[in-house]
Amino acid sequence: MTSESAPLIEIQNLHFAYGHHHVLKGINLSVHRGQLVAFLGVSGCGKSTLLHLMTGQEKPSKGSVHIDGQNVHELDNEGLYALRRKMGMMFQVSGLFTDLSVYDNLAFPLREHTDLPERMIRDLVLMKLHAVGLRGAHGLMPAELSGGMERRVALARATVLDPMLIMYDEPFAGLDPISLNVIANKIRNLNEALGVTSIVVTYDVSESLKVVDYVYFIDGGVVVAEGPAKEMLESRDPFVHQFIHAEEDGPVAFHMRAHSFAKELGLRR
Ligand SMILES: Nc1ncnc2c1ncn2[C@@H]1O[C@H](COP(=O)(O)OP(=O)(O)OP(=O)(O)O)[C@@H](O)[C@H]1O
Repeated sequence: MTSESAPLIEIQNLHFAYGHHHVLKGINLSVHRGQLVAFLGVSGCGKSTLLHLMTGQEKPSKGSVHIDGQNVHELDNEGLYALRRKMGMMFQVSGLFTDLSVYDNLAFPLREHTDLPERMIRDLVLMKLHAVGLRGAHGLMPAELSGGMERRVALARATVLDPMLIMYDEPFAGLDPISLNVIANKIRNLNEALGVTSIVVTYDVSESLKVVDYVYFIDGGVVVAEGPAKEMLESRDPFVHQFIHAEEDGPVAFHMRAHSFAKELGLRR
């Protein structure tokens, strides 16, 4: 297999625990270059943890994450830093620096990671803001933005260093339907326009299925179903069906695992 045809991301038998809490119990998945992929699962299933393992913020207890042919957890600090430079990230909480203007929020990573002259930084910042329709907002402070605008600025910032991979953690959370649609379409358009690979981590099934190519469903610390987004809508898999149609009954557990209720109420020993 040539390096271009090899998956950009390859995760094998990935295990991770916070203390005794085993969150990931053998995740296997791969993401091909140019794909827009969603990791779907209920709140608390470990989606954000998986992203933290991919960026090297956490170390697995077993298994591996390869990105662009490199084993993330075998890299030294310098290697990890270089790899992270090629990853753009957008989080649910936009993470914008509240004391910097929109312009400086985008200029910051360029000043930090490149030797580009200010003139060129200015052109790049305005170009990236233009791509999300917010060139006119460059002089505003984050507090002056609506939630949807803030998310778009964060989106522009995630692309500012021309990453090969962009990861979005709950990009749709808390947005009104129009802003939500705008963000979903921007994620799709940026994936094409920038020729990047993108991962969207979300519990928002309906929105993500409209724009992504491929979906991994995560439950109980493993991948329980996967497939092209369009096929998932027709899937008869009980997990996928329950999740997509938001049904109360099915294999997706609503209750966090706990001791017997009777025992906790002191009714039985
Ligand atoms: N730093 C931490 N220390 C201990 N437990 C944690 C920590 N971070 C997350 N967890 C636990 O690990 C599990 C997975 O959390 P994670 O945030 O990865 O889930 P998620 O699927 O991204 O959820 P959400 O969609 O609500 O963000 C949860 O049970 C959570 O309580």
